[in-house]
Amino acid sequence: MSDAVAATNDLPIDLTLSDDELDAHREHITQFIRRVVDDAGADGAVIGLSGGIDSTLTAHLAVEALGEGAVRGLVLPSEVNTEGNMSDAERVAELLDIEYDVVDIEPIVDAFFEAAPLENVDDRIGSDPLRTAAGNVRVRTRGVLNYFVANAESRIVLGTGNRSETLTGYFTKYGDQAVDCNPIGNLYKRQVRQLADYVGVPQDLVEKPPSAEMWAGQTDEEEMGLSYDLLDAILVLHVDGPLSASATASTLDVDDSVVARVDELYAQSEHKRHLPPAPDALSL
Ligand SMILES: NC(=O)c1ccc[n+]([C@@H]2O[C@H](COP(=O)([O-])OP(=O)(O)OC[C@H]3O[C@@H](n4cnc5c(N)ncnc54)[C@H](O)[C@@H]3O)[C@@H](O)[C@H]2O)c1
Ligand SMILES: Nc1ncnc2c1ncn2[C@@H]1O[C@H](COP(=O)(O)O)[C@@H](O)[C@H]1O
Ligand SMILES: O=P(O)(O)OP(=O)(O)O
Repeated sequence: MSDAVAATNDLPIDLTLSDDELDAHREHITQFIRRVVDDAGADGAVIGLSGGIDSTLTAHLAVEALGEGAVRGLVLPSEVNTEGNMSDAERVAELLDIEYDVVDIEPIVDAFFEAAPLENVDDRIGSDPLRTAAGNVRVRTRGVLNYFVANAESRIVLGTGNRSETLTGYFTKYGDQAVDCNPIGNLYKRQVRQLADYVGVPQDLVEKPPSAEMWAGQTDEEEMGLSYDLLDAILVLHVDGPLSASATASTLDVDDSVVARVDELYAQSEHKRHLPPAPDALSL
């Protein structure tokens, strides 16, 4: 493991995987990708590349699973994406030697803004709820494009969600999680970084601060209000694990309110982890 990944964890719980465990995850995930593509009778996969660690690792593993000829990348900049992140996304596609296209989504997003029956949009765009709503339009626009290409070319859409995002609902409903599978969905964020490092993802991408880039300057950790290492520890000990909220807080030497915040994220996002509910069938 690189020093950069090792150095970040100063918590009393260590999620670090051994090399044998990393090999096992790598094999398990690549088998999973092959099986999903085979079961769908598809010819390959499409993946949105953002220059972030989740899509970069997923793309690496997809190429290992399917070969570079079967993976197609889509780099879909909007006006809030930085040039650095978009050129990182292109660099990933080039390093992996996969076919990719760059499509500016802003004209599509503009069309939604013009069509939406909302008042004073321009005055309200800088603050919530419109800021998040607008960001979600960008995210969902990418989902539509991913599926357009997948349908037209007999591919599946690879998702890039990890377990930390799933458990906190840190994704856009029917947006970045409008996908056919999540190959890295059983890894906590820290383990994503570790596996990425292990399979040879460039160091600058392993160390890059995670960002949904739904608005300029957004970072995951600032929006969620805690670091991924702390979040992962609370998820492992408490949400996925057996410890009570108070035992988790004292084990991690954090205030009870931090664990309560994670409980709240988990509870509020329950609806995102299920198919849309309907009333029970009535027998009349
Ligand atoms: N991976 C990433 O880094 C990433 C990517 C995209 C979005 N995000 C984050 O995800 C969040 C997306 O915003 P959001 O969660 O407000 O939008 P969302 O559209 O994903 O979810 C909110 C919507 O869910 C529905 N809903 C809410 N409560 C419900 C309930 N109890 N039952 C059924 N439906 C319910 C409503 O339609 C509501 O408008 C933001 O914080 C954004 O930054 C993160
Ligand atoms: N600009 C983007 N181009 C293509 N795909 C993208 C872009 N931004 C995000 N994505 C995809 O969505 C997921 C989740 O994104 P976050 O940056 O974590 O919000 C990402 O892994 C890409 O697959
Ligand atoms: O989903 P990605 O690839 O954009 O990674 P991150 O969430 O770390 O920015």
